[in-house]
Amino acid sequence: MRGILLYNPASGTSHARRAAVVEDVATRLRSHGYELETLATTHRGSAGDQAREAIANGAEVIFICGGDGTIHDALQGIAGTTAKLAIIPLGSANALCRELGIPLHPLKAAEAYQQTSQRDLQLTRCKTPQGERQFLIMAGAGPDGALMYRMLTASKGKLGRWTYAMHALHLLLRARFHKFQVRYETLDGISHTTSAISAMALRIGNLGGIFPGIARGASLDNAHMRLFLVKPPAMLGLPLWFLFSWLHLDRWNPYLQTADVRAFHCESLENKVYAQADGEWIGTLPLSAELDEQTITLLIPSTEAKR
Ligand SMILES: Nc1ncnc2c1ncn2[C@@H]1O[C@H](COP(=O)(O)OP(=O)(O)OP(=O)(O)O)[C@@H](O)[C@H]1O
Repeated sequence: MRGILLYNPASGTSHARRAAVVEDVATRLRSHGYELETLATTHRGSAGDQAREAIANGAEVIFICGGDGTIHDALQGIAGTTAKLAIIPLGSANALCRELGIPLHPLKAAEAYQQTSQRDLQLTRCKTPQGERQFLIMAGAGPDGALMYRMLTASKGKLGRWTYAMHALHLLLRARFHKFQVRYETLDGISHTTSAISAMALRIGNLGGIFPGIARGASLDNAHMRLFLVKPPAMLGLPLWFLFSWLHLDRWNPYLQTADVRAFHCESLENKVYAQADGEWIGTLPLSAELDEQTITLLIPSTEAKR
């Protein structure tokens, strides 16, 4: 199969050995028969254009060697084409790899791609005044959007995904999160309108790191998203979300409302509220997100290899 191996030179934590690891990964994949050209991303968002150009030139598979952000970038170029997406984890959180059971060590993942199966995933799309995107794992507004906005300029240094925790704590103590309006339709067709300080729709059940349980109940197997709405005040609602999730007591949390939805809309008339998709800052409210008709085909490596 012909394609490219697109890697993010800025992802994860150990940048020094990055080039050598990527070369080893490429060598291993080529030994399995993949005809791959190795390309580095050039800036935030470049993976979409690079994938699009490679596909126009005949690429059948786009291997992404990076984290969830680079996968999200590349998705913008792959969606709507017949090219396949394959992932080698080289990010900080690697949430999608965890969900798909792809080995978390890049060389083990490369080894596992000797035998593959294909999985079609229904795409989800979201829209803000700043543009339209496809996403795979989540979209939301409120503290998560503010955190991703803040991470645009933050260095992850050696702490990797724990940097998110530091910045999240800082935001919780310093920022004022205003409530905004959320409209959604549950699977039984009933429309709901409510207010929240955080609205997060998830498609995977484990975000890893400091957020292991907060997405419980979400799954890529479902043809819907699980929407988590946190009630004000943020100083109470957000810590309780973490605490109740950690204790597996989510359903008893009076500050949390969950719903299975195919679409939702967030709007704030008075305040600037940030939005994110797949952990990337995407703009400000209003945010609309919905399941798409389109699917994307993922190449999933053999699960024989141990993580
Ligand atoms: N060449 C580049 N230079 C700077 N930033 C880049 C480059 N290529 C991609 N990016 C951006 O770097 C950010 C982080 O990328 P990525 O998700 O691959 O790594 P990560 O954040 O360490 O992993 P994860 O998202 O799994 O936690 C993303 O916003 C992506 O758009």
